Amino acid sequence: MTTETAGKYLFPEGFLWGAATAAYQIEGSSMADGAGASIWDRFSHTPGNMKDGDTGDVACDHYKRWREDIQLMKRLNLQAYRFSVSWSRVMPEGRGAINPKGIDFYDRLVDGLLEQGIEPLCTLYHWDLPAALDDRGGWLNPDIADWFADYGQVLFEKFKGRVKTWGTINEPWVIVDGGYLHGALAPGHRSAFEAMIAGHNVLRAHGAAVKRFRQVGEGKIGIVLNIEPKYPASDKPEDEAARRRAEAQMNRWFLDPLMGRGYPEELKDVYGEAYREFPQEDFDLIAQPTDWMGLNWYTRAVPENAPDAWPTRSRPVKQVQHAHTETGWEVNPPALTDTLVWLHEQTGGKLPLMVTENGSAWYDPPHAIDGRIHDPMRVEYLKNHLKALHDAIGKGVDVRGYMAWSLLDNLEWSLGYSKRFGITHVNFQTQERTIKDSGLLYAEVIKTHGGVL
Ligand SMILES: OC[C@H]1ONC[C@@H](O)[C@@H]1O
Repeated sequence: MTTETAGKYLFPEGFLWGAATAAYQIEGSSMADGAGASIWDRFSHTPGNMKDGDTGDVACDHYKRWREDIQLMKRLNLQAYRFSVSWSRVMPEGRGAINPKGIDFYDRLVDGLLEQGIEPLCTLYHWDLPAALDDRGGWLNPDIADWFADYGQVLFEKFKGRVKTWGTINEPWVIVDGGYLHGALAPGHRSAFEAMIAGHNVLRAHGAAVKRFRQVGEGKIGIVLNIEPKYPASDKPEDEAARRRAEAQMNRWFLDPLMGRGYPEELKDVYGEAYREFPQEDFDLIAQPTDWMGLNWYTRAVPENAPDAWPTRSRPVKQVQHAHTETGWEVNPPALTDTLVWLHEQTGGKLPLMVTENGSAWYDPPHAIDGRIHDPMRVEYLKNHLKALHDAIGKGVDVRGYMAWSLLDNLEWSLGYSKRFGITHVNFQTQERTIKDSGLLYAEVIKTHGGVL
């Protein structure tokens, strides 16, 4: 803290401070105790898909170390913990039979969190589709909306009264753009025709789960979107048009239908003959009212017109004047403020928001040195983005909480363990956890409600 900012960044009473993870990225033991395979078991074991041939077979061994990790959350002063459930651990075939040992893992985790006064925020789906459902077409099969609602019902009923805040789907855009358009993520398809269909079914599944939650659930439910604001590379008309195409394909593709506006006009231009019309009843299902919306935010982009760039005909221009993280993302905290103001407007200012992921990957050593991990770049990123979040609240945006990505260094999907986002370091040789300087700062931020910023 510097004297002139003392107390300037106090957060509202009741603001919820936590950290986030996802099942396949931290749990390991993905096939243990009757669990079924997910598309990430298949994808990570397919040679060539994963940096260094990494898989989630062990990850952070959280499936076995979850008690130790709850103690870690206490040391970080966390008030909440955002995690996801592995669908195929709970329902090995994705439909029908429940695996008792699979759901027991989450039962013990939720009770363990509650015993420590940590609020569980549960995401139903964070990318690890049961392989058995992928064999039936997965997100390309319209039946998946019912399969997903049935899966949601199992959890809504099991955790009624204990889990009060639910997220249906994490980052529809990444699921579809990564898994069906560019093939960089599971299930590794590359088709604009499939992307339109998968994206629509992801949205339908969200709507079906919300509808089922209203019948059998208790608490609040919403979706989690990744939004990356697009700023034009110049004031040339072709760059603004490129910006709009990029914004439509990433930020509006899913937001607009959820808000009852249908797909953005520019999507026809982006996908051409692959663009599909769908029946109004689908859009009515998709636009089910929800109770909150999660924003996963990392960086911005500055697109220019690029006729050869598929499918948006736009390409981001590297902003060399700013720092970039290990994932090549520009550090630009004010853009977070802009996004929160934009999202507040786009959702009519009525939907409570939560920053459900925010963080940064920097080089950290493979093991602690003198019991410490000094991560000054992550400390700076965390401080400046919390200040930017505070600025958005000051502009009237209703943000209820912040979940740091991530509690632990973990499997960064096809980038493997090479990118470390954790506020806690994991030595993947020994599984030893060490709270990084950024984690120590975050614990202080929580204790002082931001006063330390
Ligand atoms: O890339 C950083 C994070 O972005 N949001 C989804 C997470 O699973 C991922 O690790």
